[in-house]
Amino acid sequence: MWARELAVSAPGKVILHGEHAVVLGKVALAVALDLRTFLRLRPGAEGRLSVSLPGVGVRRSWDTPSLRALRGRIAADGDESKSPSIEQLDALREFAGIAAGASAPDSLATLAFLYMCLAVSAKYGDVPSVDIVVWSELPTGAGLGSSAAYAVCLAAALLMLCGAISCPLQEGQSTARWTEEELTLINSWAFRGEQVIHGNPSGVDNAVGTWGGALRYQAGKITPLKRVPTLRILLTNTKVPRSTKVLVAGVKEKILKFPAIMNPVLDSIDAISQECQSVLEAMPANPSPEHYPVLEEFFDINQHHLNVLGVGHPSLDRLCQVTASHSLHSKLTGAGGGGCGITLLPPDTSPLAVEAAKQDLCACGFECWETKIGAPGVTLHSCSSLSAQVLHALAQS
Ligand SMILES: Nc1ncnc2c1ncn2[C@@H]1O[C@H](COP(=O)(O)OP(=O)(O)OP(=O)(O)O)[C@@H](O)[C@H]1O
Ligand SMILES: C[C@@](O)(CCO)CC(=O)[O-]
Ligand SMILES: [Mg+2]
Repeated sequence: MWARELAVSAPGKVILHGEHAVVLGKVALAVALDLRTFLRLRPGAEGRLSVSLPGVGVRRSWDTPSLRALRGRIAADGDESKSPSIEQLDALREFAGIAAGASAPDSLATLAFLYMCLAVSAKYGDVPSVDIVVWSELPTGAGLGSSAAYAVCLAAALLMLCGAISCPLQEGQSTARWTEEELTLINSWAFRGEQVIHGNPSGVDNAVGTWGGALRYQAGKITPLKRVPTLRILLTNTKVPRSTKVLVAGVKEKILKFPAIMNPVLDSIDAISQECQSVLEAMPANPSPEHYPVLEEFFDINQHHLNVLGVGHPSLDRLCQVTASHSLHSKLTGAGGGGCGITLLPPDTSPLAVEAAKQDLCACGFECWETKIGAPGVTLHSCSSLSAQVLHALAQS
């Protein structure tokens, strides 16, 4: 394997319904996006592990003997199924020179990297000397699952390097995928990476990053949707930065404060996810306009619920108002508090109306683009098969 350069990629995601409620055991419906994170593996200088994360401004290199010494401390109090402990993360922060409580993207990304390297190698054996670069088409911290795509790529690459999963790419092949069993292992390690970044993730984002497609997620149970119609979706990034960890903690606080008021809202979100699943699975592959009003109503109701949970933002209100002025329906997606919103584009929407909506959204300082949903999950690539744009971005890092 070390004769060649390899790359691992994983998709971002859009949550159609169920964000936040899913953290509390309710149903979420999520789909993989055609925007991906790429991780390139190259043999590194002997005895060194190097990582470059241009999206968050990290370039670090460590020697393997000192990582091995640290690994003893990471492995000491952890069995495989345990979440990262405070003591383990403190030891990693001290080693990497990250201040206690630092939550900037570069600190969290470095911490997740070190945690996964050491925890995976404590269980499966040394990570060989390697140069790792991670580059993403996804905006960081905007609700499209950038943290999960990063964690899934890291999990797959590290497990493969340690020999815990195979290298499924045969000579001459451009892409390959892992077996279901291997995907289950990748997903479970990616979840631990998400725990370092998020604190208390539900696991829906790493499940979509691992399996791709469209799925229903509830309390760790992953069920691919039987049928997903072709939906046209406009994705808008308000560019308002936010942290999933902080938003998830805020919802928890609100539920603890007003359980009798908030629990019915979570139940209603759960019902929306379930109803939406039934509607989607009953729709023809290419739905006609009369199928859309119910999906649009679900968007409107859920957007109100998410505001009640306290994860709205004036930028997201603006997004919804602007699209409503073009008779289009939107909701936030992901953790909210800024970040991205999604807008349904029924097939009878005229190209002029879509163009006008996009122009008005851009005039608010937002960025928007149409997207395809249902992309493949984590994938192994030969580097020579990557697009020129991805190769260029990786080479610059
Ligand atoms: N390309 C990347 N390289 C390194 N780290 C990344 C990258 N993308 C995301 N991250 C890590 O993930 C964090 C952002 O995660 P966060 O969960 O807040 O947002 P998100 O995953 O984009 O949105 P959501 O969880 O709502 O879908 C960053 O602070 C960084 O630590
Ligand atoms: C807000 C949330 O529900 C989705 C973030 O994409 C958090 C999670 O499920 O871990
Ligand atoms: Mg995230």
